[in-house]
Amino acid sequence: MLITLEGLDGSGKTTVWEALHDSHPEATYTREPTESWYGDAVNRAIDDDADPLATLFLFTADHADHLSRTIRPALENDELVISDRYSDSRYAYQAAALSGSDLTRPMEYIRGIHSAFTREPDKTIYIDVDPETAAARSGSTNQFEDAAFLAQVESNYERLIDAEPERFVRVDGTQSPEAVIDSVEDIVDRLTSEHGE
Ligand SMILES: Nc1ncnc2c1ncn2[C@@H]1O[C@H](COP(=O)(O)OP(=O)(O)OP(=O)(O)O)[C@@H](O)[C@H]1O
Ligand SMILES: Cc1cn([C@H]2C[C@H](O)[C@@H](COP(=O)(O)O)O2)c(=O)[nH]c1=O
Repeated sequence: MLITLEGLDGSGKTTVWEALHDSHPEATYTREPTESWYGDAVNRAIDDDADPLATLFLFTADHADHLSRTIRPALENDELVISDRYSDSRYAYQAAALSGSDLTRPMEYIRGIHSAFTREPDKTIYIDVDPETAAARSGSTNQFEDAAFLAQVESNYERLIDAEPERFVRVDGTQSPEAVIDSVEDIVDRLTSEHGE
């Protein structure tokens, strides 16, 4: 089973993902951008404010490598896989970065590229914080960590949730870290017992 954690920068995904290592040590933990040279290239593109279309394709290359090297082998081995960010980050962030470009429907374009090869998550836990809280917590250190940009990203996540409400579980990320971790652990416990893991 593939569970993904999604949300704005600073929503608390990594805090939760790290806590899950203790409560669910049996899972395979992974993330995007990955810790590979593809991930390094993505991080360099973010730091350099690279062209948004070029950045999309670097993120997509990282995702293809992530699928073939980590995600598909672990799922074929019937493992629980928990990823800190995954394809929805691309649909939400790069669609916002490409709004105003020559692409008339950026999110549909990005989803179209992915649909040929990706593996959809079984469940996505969306840690919900407002863009101002997200920008303040993340420290506004890169081009994406800006409240106005994150407001566009948030509205893209809401579109994704509206389109597939059965896949997403929303958790209030403005609660204390302990309460957010408890909520996510309860969700993962329920999903793994339903799935027989
Ligand atoms: N529920 C919370 N309440 C207050 N602060 C929090 C909460 N969860 C995390 N934080 C703090 O917010 C900051 C960002 O948290 P974290 O790295 O987990 O977020 P993230 O969603 O992984 O961010 P990014 O996507 O930018 O990597 C950290 O300083 C963390 O300690
Ligand atoms: C996977 C992915 C990430 N991003 C953005 C979101 C963050 O601002 C950075 C790095 O992610 P991290 O969780 O802070 O390590 O990259 C993106 O724009 N598109 C993506 O697909």
